Amino acid sequence: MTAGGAATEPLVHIKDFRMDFGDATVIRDLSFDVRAGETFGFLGSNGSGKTTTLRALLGIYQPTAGTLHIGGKPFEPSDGARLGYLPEERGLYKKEPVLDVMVYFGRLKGLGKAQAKAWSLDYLERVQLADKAAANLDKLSGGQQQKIQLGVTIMNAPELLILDEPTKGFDPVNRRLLMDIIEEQKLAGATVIMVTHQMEEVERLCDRVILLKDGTSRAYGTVEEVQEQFGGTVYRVDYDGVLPHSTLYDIALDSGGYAELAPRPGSGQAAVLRELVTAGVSVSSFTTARVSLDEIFIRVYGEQDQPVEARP
Ligand SMILES: Nc1ncnc2c1ncn2[C@@H]1O[C@H](COP(=O)(O)OP(=O)(O)OP(=O)(O)O)[C@@H](O)[C@H]1O
Repeated sequence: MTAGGAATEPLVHIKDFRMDFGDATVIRDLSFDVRAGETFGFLGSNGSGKTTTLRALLGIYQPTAGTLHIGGKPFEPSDGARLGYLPEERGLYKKEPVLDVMVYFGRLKGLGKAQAKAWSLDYLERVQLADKAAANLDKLSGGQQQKIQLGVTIMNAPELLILDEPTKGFDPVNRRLLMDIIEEQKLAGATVIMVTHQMEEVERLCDRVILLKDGTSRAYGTVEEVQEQFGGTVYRVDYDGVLPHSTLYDIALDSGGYAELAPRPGSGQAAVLRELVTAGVSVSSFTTARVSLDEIFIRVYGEQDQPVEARP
């Protein structure tokens, strides 16, 4: 597996992918590319089809229809040496000592024994598990086991990393540590596909994203393009009183005292502020910000099947 071909050829190419399980169609008309060297956020609510897509890309599922290519062709087991996959379901040999398990996987991935051991010891130090090297895996906490599994996934410096919720269940400190480790892979040139529900991780790491809903794409592009697609800006307002409904904006968020207003096309800051003041709202702060990915996520998944792009 190599990026190969013209510089513009995507490393991962998915076109018109459809997946049926029995009578149920869980993915339909799904098309997107992942470019070599980018970090790609694969986003979507629970059950929207992310894991299914990754499994079909890796040949674990047979797609009902469509093209799923890595490096210009369907995935083959021999590509595995340059690929790191952290599956959603974690699982290592739990009755074996941590270091032995890591070295075993390192050797499977083509590292020499001494190289795998040295890498593993460094990694254990890095993730604050040096004292667990001789412990059986099942004596580690869930989060600690996940750190080991991430280590096993990246130890051969894969060209393509596919991470299904790599920070699931981590506390904020450890989540940041894992993000640092993933970012290092990115900086070293890896292409990363990352499923996550953490929007701050997306804003920090991802060059481009796709948002899936019910097995189809609802937004696709750079983070900025997706923000533009959802109105681009919001007005953040600290206020006292009752927010009027208006033709100038939609109330994207209102927690009583703080609100985010999504301006409709042509509604400038001054006009919106005037509308509030005229309605008797006491405004203590009014700022403009880009619409957050969190807010976009809530709009896409919170409103059942409403065409969010088409505000009246
Ligand atoms: N092997 C299977 N047989 C039947 N249905 C399946 C199978 N695998 C997944 N599905 C269904 O496909 C849909 C998509 O599931 P998938 O696991 O891909 O979602 P996801 O986006 O990864 O969700 P989550 O964020 O909860 O992990 C769900 O409705 C699920 O029940």
